[in-house]
Amino acid sequence: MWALRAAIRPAAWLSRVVLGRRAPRPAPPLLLVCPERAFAAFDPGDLKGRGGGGRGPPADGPRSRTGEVEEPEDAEDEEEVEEELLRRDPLLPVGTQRVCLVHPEVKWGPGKPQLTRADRQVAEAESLVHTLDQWSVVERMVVPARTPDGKVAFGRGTLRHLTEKIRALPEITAVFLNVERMAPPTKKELEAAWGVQVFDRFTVVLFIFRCNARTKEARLQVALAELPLLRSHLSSTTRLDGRGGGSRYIMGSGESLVQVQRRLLKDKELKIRKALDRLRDKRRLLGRQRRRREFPVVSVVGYTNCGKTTLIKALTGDDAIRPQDRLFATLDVTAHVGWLPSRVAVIYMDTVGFLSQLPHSLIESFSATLEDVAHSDLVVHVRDVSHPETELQKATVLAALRGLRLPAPLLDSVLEVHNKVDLVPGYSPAGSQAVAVSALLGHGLPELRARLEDAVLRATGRQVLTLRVRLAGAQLSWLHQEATVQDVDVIPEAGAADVRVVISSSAYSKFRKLFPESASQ
Ligand SMILES: Nc1nc2c(ncn2[C@@H]2O[C@H](COP(=O)(O)OP(=O)(O)OP(=O)(O)O)[C@@H](O)[C@H]2O)c(=O)[nH]1
Ligand SMILES: [Mg+2]
Repeated sequence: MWALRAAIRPAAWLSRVVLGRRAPRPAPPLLLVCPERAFAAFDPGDLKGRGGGGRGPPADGPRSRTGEVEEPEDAEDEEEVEEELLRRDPLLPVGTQRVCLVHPEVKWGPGKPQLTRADRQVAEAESLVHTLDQWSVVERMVVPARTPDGKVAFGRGTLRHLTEKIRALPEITAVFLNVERMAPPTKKELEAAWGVQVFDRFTVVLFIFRCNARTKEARLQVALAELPLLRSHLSSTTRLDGRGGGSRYIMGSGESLVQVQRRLLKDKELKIRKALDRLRDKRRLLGRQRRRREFPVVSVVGYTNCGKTTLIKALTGDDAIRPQDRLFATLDVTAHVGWLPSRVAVIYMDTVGFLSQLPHSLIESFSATLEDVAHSDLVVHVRDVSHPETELQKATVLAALRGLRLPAPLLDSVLEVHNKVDLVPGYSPAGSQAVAVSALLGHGLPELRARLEDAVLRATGRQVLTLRVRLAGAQLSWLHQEATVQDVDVIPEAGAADVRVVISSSAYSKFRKLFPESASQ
């Protein structure tokens, strides 16, 4: 963060717009469930309001030191409500977990997955498990299945065989069934048969999100995404204990226990949505300020772990950014300042990575965070071309981008960056407009910067012009203020200078109105 601040010190107004925000508070309850991550997220820098963790300032929760975003008077009360909403019990068991990974393989029919193979899906599921502290995969099983969902995935014979195998593994503590979502009765049934807890992709991804979410907005989004799980848990325990929840009334209330619990969850949902709306209003305001200042915004998107954060680090030279070899390392949209070769300042937005078969409600609760992408000037799609499933990853990202309803010109102008080429000797992007880079080793960055500049100038209607200005007048200082001055060539005998600037069309028409005597060269 210090590097970022140093880099932008000459333009203090820029740093205020990008950095101005309230420092996120550390979340005490997280310590209960994912201690190392929670500790890592607790950056003492946060307490000093520096933006913390070296991952750049989150785009939410702004309190601009320019005073442009006003805090409501009852902000303290709102904060307390928000913290209260984030206090919760562990979702997954704490401590060491030895997991048996069961992957249902659909070999034919409409449920057969495209562009992938069972062994690769197993590898991805395994990386999800390894993302969790103290979790390891000790057994892997690929089992023929009829449907890819979690209702009745297996035939009777297969299930019996599977149960025998799992029962014969006393060392395992949990089973990860690699389906998007398990129906609650299925979960209960399998847990009873196998004698250990059984998790689906939704629960595991949610837990990773919970461990990695740092800003209040991300944490509230996770809390919102957790509600369906809590609801289904409520209905399945009720059904299993045979009471149906209908006959036990809370004294005098006329409501059964389950009805009360459902109502409380509904209340909680409303409160979370309200708190999120408040935070988003602030974020939108900050976005409007950025746009008003006319900083080009470049959103960097891509599959999780493809190298988005590493690329932003390379482009901005911000040493405080710390990419990690972990899925969903970035969960908050963060803004970082960089400079194009023409010296135009741009804001790079680091975003949440995508994942195939990402549970729908999870995408929904995070889609608002990605609103910033729709408001950017350019989208950079980073791809890990060393990954065996790079094509599937690309398809997943493009589908997700379409889901975000980006404006057509933005979708059409997406700049594809092929990253990690150092791992693919002799790589060159076949017949596409993509730029090949190694963000880690810095290969291909000059070409990428040139392409970025070209695309940003085009997308924002900026042009490079050489203007003749009188040295005695106010033109030069006006240009320094309103445009990006690249070069000043003084002509003493004429009392003038030729100034090369990058200027937006609106600024240029203002300039011509104010200084009609100045000429374009
Ligand atoms: N070999 C190689 N590794 C890279 C390159 N770029 C990134 N990586 C590594 O890939 C891993 C993930 O990088 P990140 O930048 O955190 O990826 P991300 O897309 O931001 O990941 P999430 O935030 O989790 O979605 C890290 O271990 C990086 O060091 C590259 O060009 N070459
Ligand atoms: Mg990242």
